[in-house]
Amino acid sequence: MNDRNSSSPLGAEGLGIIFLIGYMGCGKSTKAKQLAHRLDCPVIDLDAEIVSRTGKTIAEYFEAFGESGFRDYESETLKTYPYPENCVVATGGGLPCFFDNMDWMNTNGTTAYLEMQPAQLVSRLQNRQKRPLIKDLDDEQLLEFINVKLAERNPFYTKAKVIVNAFDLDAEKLKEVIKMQSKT
Ligand SMILES: Nc1ncnc2c1ncn2[C@@H]1O[C@H](COP(=O)(O)OP(=O)(O)O)[C@@H](O)[C@H]1O
Ligand SMILES: O=C(O)C1=C[C@@H](OP(=O)(O)O)[C@@H](O)[C@H](O)C1
Ligand SMILES: [Mg+2]
Repeated sequence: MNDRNSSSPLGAEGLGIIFLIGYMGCGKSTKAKQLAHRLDCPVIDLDAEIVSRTGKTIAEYFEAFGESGFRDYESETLKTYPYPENCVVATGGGLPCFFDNMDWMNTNGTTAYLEMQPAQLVSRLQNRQKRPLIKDLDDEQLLEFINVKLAERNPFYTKAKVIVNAFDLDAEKLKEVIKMQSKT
């Protein structure tokens, strides 16, 4: 599930741990794989890690322990994962907005916020069954939900070291933006 087999001596071009953050559907899981491939380093998806540790899907975990149980486990997973020196990490969309997770990531690596407009997020979130917070919403309700939630979450997301428009973003451009902006 998590590809930790890379053995490049350079790994992530010495960029350390890169945490991709942003709203559900902005492409964190997809882009993390592409970026790690480009950097020849391991990729870790924290939602996939939770599924692997617990044997439950994210939807089943929410069902069993509620959102607050999920947030506790998510934070523990973030902080206990044995990260290699250089890697790309896809976080869950809510992770930066609970406890001190955002500060922890900023202390331990480079955070990159994949920013995307609400209407674009709706179009990316046509398959919602895996995402318990939005699974029962139609498109109109989802747009309203995203508008409200993004306003709450943006103060956390915008603490990222790197902020990039995620629409039409390819992995090469993401790599260059992270290299440039993380130096400033
Ligand atoms: N560049 C892209 N163009 C179109 N659809 C995409 C693109 N990148 C990802 N998707 C799709 O958007 C959805 C959300 O992507 P995902 O990587 O799971 O986002 P996140 O992890 O941020 O929730 C998925 O259905 C994925 O296949
Ligand atoms: O935004 C959120 O609160 C969540 C995002 C999901 O991850 P993705 O952002 O990868 O969909 C997953 O962690 C869970 O369903 C909760
Ligand atoms: Mg994801």
